[in-house]
Amino acid sequence: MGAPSDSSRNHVIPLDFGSIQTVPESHVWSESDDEYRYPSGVHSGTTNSCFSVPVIDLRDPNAPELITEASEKWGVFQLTGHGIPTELMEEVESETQRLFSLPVDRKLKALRSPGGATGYGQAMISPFFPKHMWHEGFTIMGSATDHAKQLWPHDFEVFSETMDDYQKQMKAIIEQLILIILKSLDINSQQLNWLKNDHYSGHEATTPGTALQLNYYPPCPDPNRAMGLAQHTDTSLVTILQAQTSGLQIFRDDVGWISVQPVRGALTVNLGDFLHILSNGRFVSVLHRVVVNPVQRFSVAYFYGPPSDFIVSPLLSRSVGDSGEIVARYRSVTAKEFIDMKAKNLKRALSLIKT
Ligand SMILES: O=C(O)CCC(=O)C(=O)O
Ligand SMILES: [Fe+2]
Repeated sequence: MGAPSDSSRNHVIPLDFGSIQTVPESHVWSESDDEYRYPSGVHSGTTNSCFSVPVIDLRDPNAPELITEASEKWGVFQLTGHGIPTELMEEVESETQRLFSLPVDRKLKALRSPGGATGYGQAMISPFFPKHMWHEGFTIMGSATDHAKQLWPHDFEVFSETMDDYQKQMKAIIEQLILIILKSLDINSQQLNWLKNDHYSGHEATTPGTALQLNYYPPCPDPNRAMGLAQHTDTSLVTILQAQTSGLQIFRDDVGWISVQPVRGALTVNLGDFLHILSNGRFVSVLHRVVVNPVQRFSVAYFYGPPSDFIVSPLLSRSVGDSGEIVARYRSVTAKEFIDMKAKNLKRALSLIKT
């Protein structure tokens, strides 16, 4: 993958999708872009429809085993029985739609600054790819109130309360999932003492890194030539995604691209790079992308990672080889160091910390 050019690095503003009838050259992903479209060594974009991502009911007594199995084999599963009220999920979706339906000049009031992390803009991974994506994004870290005031100065409460409530609920469910996953690794949750710490001081050392990412994929006149969100893994421990429309695809080395078909009321749980490192490679950090449709699509992703100065390294109780030796596949890095590596190197970041 070539180095991103400075001009694309600074390019934050999405295309005004509402005003165009055809896919402009800047957004056409052709065969010459295949090295960016497919994982190395795979030259087919076809999806395999014989496989589907596991669906797990959190109320199932076997849920912990099923989650562990899915984490090892897939790095992704769909979760039902999670207890998030349907009304809240619907409200988050409709507030997301309301945001992206705003006129361009209003969305630009909350534009992400070049090098910034939050607000309205193109996908953060855009600079690593030669073509632009068929996508608008909005990133929220912490409370949504400031951004809501930029967008709706006199009417910000519904958006901010909905997003804040959703983030609280996502955090609780992710912490529950992480505890289940750590148990399967025989990891004492004391090793991650910031987890389930109800007395956050607000200090970075004890506060998990979280973000809420709202995504909009406008209706596309020529979906086969455009890319919604290019392939990537998430820089998180766990990501929870909600979307009512198909488009998300995940990659399995032994199968290829597999579409994630929306299951009513389910949340999609993706494992990210940090859990892959902590588990010494046992859990898959799932490669995924979004293809576009003739119809519009919205998604909401909640990312959960360790505090920025937490030292991420393989937790080794299960990394003992047959002859008893311990082989750590990754060296230690702080969460912040890894996030910076990912921002500079994207898919090469994991290989940079391989032992
Ligand atoms: O839109 C989706 O389904 C996936 C979004 C995603 O992968 C992300 O925001 O990192
Ligand atoms: Fe993602």
